[in-house]
Formats: sequence, structure tokens, C-alpha cells
Amino acid sequence: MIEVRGLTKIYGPTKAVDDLTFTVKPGIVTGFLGPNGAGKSTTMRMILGLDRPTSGTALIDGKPYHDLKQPLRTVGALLDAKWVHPNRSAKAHLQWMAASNGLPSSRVDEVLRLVGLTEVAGKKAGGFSLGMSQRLGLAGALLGDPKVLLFDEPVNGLDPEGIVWIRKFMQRLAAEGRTVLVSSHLLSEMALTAEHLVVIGRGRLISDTSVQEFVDRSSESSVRVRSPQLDALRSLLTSQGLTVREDGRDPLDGQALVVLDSTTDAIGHLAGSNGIILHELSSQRGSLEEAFMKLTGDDVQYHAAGVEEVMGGAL
Ligand SMILES: Nc1ncnc2c1ncn2[C@@H]1O[C@H](COP(=O)(O)OP(=O)(O)OP(=O)(O)O)[C@@H](O)[C@H]1O
Repeated sequence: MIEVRGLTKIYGPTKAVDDLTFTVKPGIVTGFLGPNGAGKSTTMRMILGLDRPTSGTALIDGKPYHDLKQPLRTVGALLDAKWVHPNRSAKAHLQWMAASNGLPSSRVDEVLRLVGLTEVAGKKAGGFSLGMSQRLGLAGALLGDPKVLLFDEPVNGLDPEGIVWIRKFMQRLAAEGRTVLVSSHLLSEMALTAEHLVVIGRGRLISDTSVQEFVDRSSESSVRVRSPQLDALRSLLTSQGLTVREDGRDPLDGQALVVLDSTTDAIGHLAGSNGIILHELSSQRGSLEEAFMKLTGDDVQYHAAGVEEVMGGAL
């Protein structure tokens, strides 16, 4: 379990992390989401004792990182996959890590197998692709068989196959009962990976809910209906106080209506009990990224304002 309480970090004029409070529970993947510069890395660094908080606390299994007796046995982290010595083999790198942390060298072969690097264990890590480097980083994080894992943007720059692999791997680690915190600036990726979401913007907490709740709450939901009795349907819906929009986007389908803030169940019942035939009844959702941008819009540190300024200047 990770407990963050009133965590704050100030760098000169910048409040990188601003009074953050949240808990990361075991058994599920928790996504740590925010636009670039929101303070995700700084928060993770403070949890891992790499940065000192200006105020507040970050506890791992009830203790600050520096009070952990054998940190690598409690918490593993993947912050920057490229910090490996380029001339060392993957195996030598892990053996060095194990030796310097008092972990048995027998664990090295085990973690190489877990991340699927056994075949290339003797190769120099400097020649590894990003995907292989990420796997090596994961192997390092798992050396001490820790119950708590932190990953900072682990899928950044990976190809689709690498992304799916990492996603499944993190879910497996959580299913084993571990606490898994993964940062990302992509909601769509987190929606597929995590069960719970901690969302921040400009260092502040925006939301701390299940992924489902976050998606339901933040994306506009509407229902698209087609009917041979469109006029009767429109009158019925508006008589119920529903907001209805014409949707002519598919001329081959004929005319359709879009009903805002309602459900397919409610409209199906209403049409059925009034004897109106429906040819289509489908729920529509705004894209997740749209929802995320709407929610964090005011909190994005570097707005695309530059673009408007350039455009404005050109006009
Ligand atoms: N060592 C530092 N000195 C000064 N400012 C810093 C330092 N580290 C981070 N910051 C600032 O703190 C803010 C948060 O940065 P942080 O890297 O934690 O964000 P992030 O959410 O991880 O974003 P990204 O995905 O871009 O890394 C930014 O404004 C950043 O410029």
C-alpha cells in the first residue's frame, strides 16, 4: 500500500506537487494520470525517497522509503529504462544490482525468465531496443520480489506489441496481490490498463475514482435513435424534457436523432410503451481523451496557446 498525505514539492517559483493526498491499494493497477508537467514524476520520486518533500508525507507499507530495512524487497520501480551501463550484459547488470542490494543471485535468472529476456541475457544492454530495455528495467524492479511497484510512463515510445506486453504484465503483478502504480499522460492507455485512477493537474488532485466512474462522469453520453416514425419519436422525447439533436451524419441510414444525457434503456422503454418502432438504439460516448482534456483543460501547464498566438499574429 502507498499512502500520500498532503504531499507538496516547491522548486523555486514552481509548485510541482501541491498538497496531494491519495492511497494506492494492493491487488489492482492504479493509473496515475496527468498532462505533461502535472507532477507525476516528482510525486513518484518523493515516494521513492529520491526527492525530499517540501511538506507532507509519502509512506510505503506505513513507512517512509528511508526507513525501509531492505527497500528493494519492499518496493520496485521503473523510472528511466536507459540508466543501465551500456557495456554490461543484461545478466551482469542484474547480478550487480542483486549483489549491491544483498539479494540472492539465483533471483537473476528467475526475473530474466519472468520478463522474457533469458535468450539475450548475455548481450550488452547498450544494444537493446527500447522494448527490451523496458523489460530489463522491469526485471530490476522485480529482483527483490517487492509487494509495491511504481512505473513511470512505462509504455512511452513502445510499439503496440510492447505496449500490450507491458499492460498484461502489470495486470498480472497486480493480480498477484501487489500494489501497482503506473503513470501516464494518456487516458486511453490507462483505461485499458488500470482499474483505479488518480488524476492530477498542476500538482493538484483532480479525481480519485475507479476508471469506470471517471469515464462515466467525464465523457458526455448520448443515445442515437433511428425510427420510421421520427416525428412522433421527437415529440415524445421532448415532451419528457429530453434534449434532442438531429443527426444527419449518415445519409444512407436515413435521419437519426441524438438524445443527450439519457440511456438506451430509458429510450427503449419510452418508445416501446408508446408503440414507436425503432430501427436503431445505440449509446454514444465522447472520446476518452476529449473527456480528459476537458477535465484537466485548466490545469494543463503548457497550453497550445502558442499556436493561437502564432495564428493571431499571422492574421
Ligand atoms: N528538479 C527540478 N527543478 C525545477 N523544477 C522541476 C524539477 N523537477 C520537476 N520540475 C517542475 O515541476 C513540474 C512537474 O514536473 P514533473 O516532471 O513531476 O511532471 P510530470 O507530470 O511527470 O510530467 P512529464 O510527463 O512531462 O514528466 C514541472 O513544472 C517541472 O518543470
